[in-house]
Amino acid sequence: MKKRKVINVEHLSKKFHKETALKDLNFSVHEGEIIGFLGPSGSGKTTTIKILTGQLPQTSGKASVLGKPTEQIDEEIYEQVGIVTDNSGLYERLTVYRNLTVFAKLLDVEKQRVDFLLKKVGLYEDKDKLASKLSKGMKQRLILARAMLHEPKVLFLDEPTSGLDPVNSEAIHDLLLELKKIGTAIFLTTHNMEEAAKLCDRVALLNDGLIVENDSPKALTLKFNKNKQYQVLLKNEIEHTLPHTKETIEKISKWMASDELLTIHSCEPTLEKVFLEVTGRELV
Ligand SMILES: Nc1ncnc2c1ncn2[C@@H]1O[C@H](COP(=O)(O)OP(=O)(O)OP(=O)(O)O)[C@@H](O)[C@H]1O
Repeated sequence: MKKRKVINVEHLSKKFHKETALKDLNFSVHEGEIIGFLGPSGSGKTTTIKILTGQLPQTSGKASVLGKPTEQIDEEIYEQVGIVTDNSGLYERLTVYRNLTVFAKLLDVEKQRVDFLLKKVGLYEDKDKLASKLSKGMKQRLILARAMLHEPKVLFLDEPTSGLDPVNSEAIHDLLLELKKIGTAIFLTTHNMEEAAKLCDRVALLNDGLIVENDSPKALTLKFNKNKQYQVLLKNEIEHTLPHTKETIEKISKWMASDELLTIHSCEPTLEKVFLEVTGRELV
């Protein structure tokens, strides 16, 4: 079955006074797809989310979410869209639990899902705490749970796991993959290469408001794998980094035949290295 396009962006640009934040962005996202926007600070990631969620008008170009042009996006779309940005306010004077049940009622979501999500994001034990008393990471997890409450068709996440510890990040990743399975399209921004490589079907590398590459993490690392090399560890604990040549293949065959080989890896560049190669800039 053909997957529905849920985000479509054509020639999108954004200027703030004289400064151009986004230049001619073009991309689309289908249901069940996770796309990651990767770029250094100031490259335009948050601006893209703000335009796509109707919080900021574009200067030129077209964009639509669930078929609705961004200029026409209003509260109604939030029944089908989840958003997590650093300005996604919580009700500070309500408990963790009430923060979710208020929305659950509005969105016609059963209480069981509130419990399920609180357990998943590791906040079940803290459900009676006031939101104002939570740590930054706890607040972030609560905002994430709230955005996932109604199993949105599209989920926008600005740096979803920044500042979270590995266990909580992993739990969030699991939740995102579960939503993907039921068809949610996820647009996330991140500085975290491992996160992008693990979660994203596609990553768009953003530099100075331009998408310079847009492909699967695997395809990108293979495309930029110019100096093909193998890393070999022998049983005598000697490590070799060898070029991709006929001689290397003969050597490896010999080690295998004499049972001397312990591990072998090909050395594709990381997404971080790809980014550096494409833009000449570090990601952070
Ligand atoms: N409200 C605004 N007024 C003026 N300039 C802005 C405004 N919002 C963003 N910009 C500029 O637009 C550019 C892109 O900013 P944006 O916040 O989208 O970057 P980002 O990639 O999300 O960065 P970070 O990773 O630090 O969050 C920056 O140069 C920023 O200074």
